[in-house]
Amino acid sequence: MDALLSIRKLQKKFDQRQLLNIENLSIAVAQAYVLTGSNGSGKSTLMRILAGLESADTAEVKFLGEAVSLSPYPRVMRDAIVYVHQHPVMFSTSVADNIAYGLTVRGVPKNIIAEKVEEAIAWAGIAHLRKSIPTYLSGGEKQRVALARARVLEPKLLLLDEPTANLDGAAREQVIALIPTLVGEGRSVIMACHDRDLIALPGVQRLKLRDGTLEVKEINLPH
Ligand SMILES: Nc1ncnc2c1ncn2[C@@H]1O[C@H](COP(=O)(O)OP(=O)(O)OP(=O)(O)O)[C@@H](O)[C@H]1O
Repeated sequence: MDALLSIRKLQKKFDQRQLLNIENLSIAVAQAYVLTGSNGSGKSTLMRILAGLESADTAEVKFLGEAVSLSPYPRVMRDAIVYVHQHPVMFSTSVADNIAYGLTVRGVPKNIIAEKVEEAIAWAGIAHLRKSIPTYLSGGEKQRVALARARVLEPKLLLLDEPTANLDGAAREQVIALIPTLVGEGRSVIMACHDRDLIALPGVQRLKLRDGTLEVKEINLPH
C-alpha cells in the first residue's frame, strides 16, 4: 500500500544553520510515530512544515501517492492533517463550542455538528466539561479538549507537539490512552515528545532527529 505521506530531501535553514536535512520520511496509514531529539533539534519545525505552518527550503512530497508541492500548501493536506499545539489556544466560550468550531468553519450542517461533537466529547472522556470555559481547565483537560477538537475533523494525520508535557499521574495516562484509539480508527499520528511512556507505547515507531538528519528506528513490539 502507498504511504500516506512520503518526503524526500527535505531541507530547512534558519539564518546560517542547516536545521533539517532529511533524506527520507515515510508515514504509513494507521501508524503512530514518536519524534524524538534533543531540545532545539527541530522537532516542532518539522511538524510545522508538515502542517503547512512553516515553509521548507526544498522538499519532494507525495501525499496519498500524488506528488504535491508544499508551497502553496495543498488543500488535500490541509483537509487531512491537523496540528495540535503543546499549549492549545481556545476561545473563551464552552468546551463544546471549541470542539464544534472547525466543523462550523467547514460549513457542516448544525445537526451533524451536534452529533459529531457529542461523539468526540464521549471519546475524550470530557462529558462533564461540555459547558466549561476552557480557560479554567487543567492542563490535562485542555489537552483532551484539543485532541477532541482535532479528531472531530476526521484527520488522516495528527501532529501532536509534546501532548503530555507538564502532565503527570492520571491526566497523563488519560492522554496517552487516547493515542492507540486514534490509530485503531485508521489515523496516523506523529508525536514530538520526550515522554518515555509514549516513546515505549506498543506498535509505535521512533523517529530520531540528530544534527538535522532523521534516524528511523524499529517499530516497538506489541506487549
Ligand atoms: N522562525 C524561526 N526563526 C529562526 N530560528 C528558529 C525559528 N523557529 C525555530 N528556530 C530555531 O530552530 C531550532 C529548532 O527549533 P524547534 O522548536 O523546531 O526545536 P524542538 O526540537 O522542537 O525543540 P524543543 O524540544 O525544545 O521543543 C531552535 O534553535 C530554534 O531557535
